[in-house]
Amino acid sequence: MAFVPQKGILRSVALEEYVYETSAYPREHKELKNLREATVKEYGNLSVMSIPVDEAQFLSMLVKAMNAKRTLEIGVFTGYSLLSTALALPDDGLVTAIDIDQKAYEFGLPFIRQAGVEHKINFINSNATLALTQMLNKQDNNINIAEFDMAFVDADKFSYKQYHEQLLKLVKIGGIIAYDNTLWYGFVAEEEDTVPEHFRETRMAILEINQFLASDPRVDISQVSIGDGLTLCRRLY
Ligand SMILES: C[S@@+](CC[C@H](N)C(=O)[O-])C[C@H]1O[C@@H](n2cnc3c(N)ncnc32)[C@H](O)[C@@H]1O
Repeated sequence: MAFVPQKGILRSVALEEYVYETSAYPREHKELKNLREATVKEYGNLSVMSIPVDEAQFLSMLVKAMNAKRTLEIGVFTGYSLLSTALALPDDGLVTAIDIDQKAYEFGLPFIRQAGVEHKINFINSNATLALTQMLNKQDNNINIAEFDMAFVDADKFSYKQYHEQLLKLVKIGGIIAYDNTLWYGFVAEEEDTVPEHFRETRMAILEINQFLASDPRVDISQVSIGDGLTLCRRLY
């Protein structure tokens, strides 16, 4: 039987439901709920790409606790994590969000507008490596010193290492870079031959980036077992 990804894979589904029902759903913003439900309706199984409600609340808490004003998001899809971040930012805050998929972003835009936070979003429709390179070039020319308090990375896992090198120049010292899906449905801890074939290549990329981040002296690191696994890196220098 084909493996169908589901949110509750790292915890038991019953425990995940308990968390959702007790603390996550009751505090979910109305437009996040509407966006989540519309995404499931439109995208079916692919809607699993959105981060789950408890992870969005965790990121929102992080943004608020850090007093973040400028954040970066790589991998937007229909905008669940983006809307959650925009709601958490102060009114003069800005999240720069990058995705190659303009259509998915536009699908979520009415919910962002309804929530009244579109002015806090700068969406860039581009390949992320290219967009980050352009930001770094501007930085080099001193035209615009891009300084982000935080970055959330939730795009192609094969580029995480490249993003990490770029983000270490774009995120402030003391700022946080958060990488999503770093436990890959729990498969990082499984033997290769027990992993469904279509998950193996990405699993290898994630194993590699996890090793790399764990030994990177430029960052503090904390692995969080939420959603599909979230690795927090705090830039040290
Ligand atoms: C897992 S989804 C993001 C989910 C989103 N964070 C949320 O909570 O709804 C991954 C997204 O990364 C985008 N993506 C994949 N490769 C990319 C790349 N090289 N540059 C920019 N975006 C990319 C895809 O188009 C997709 O929308």
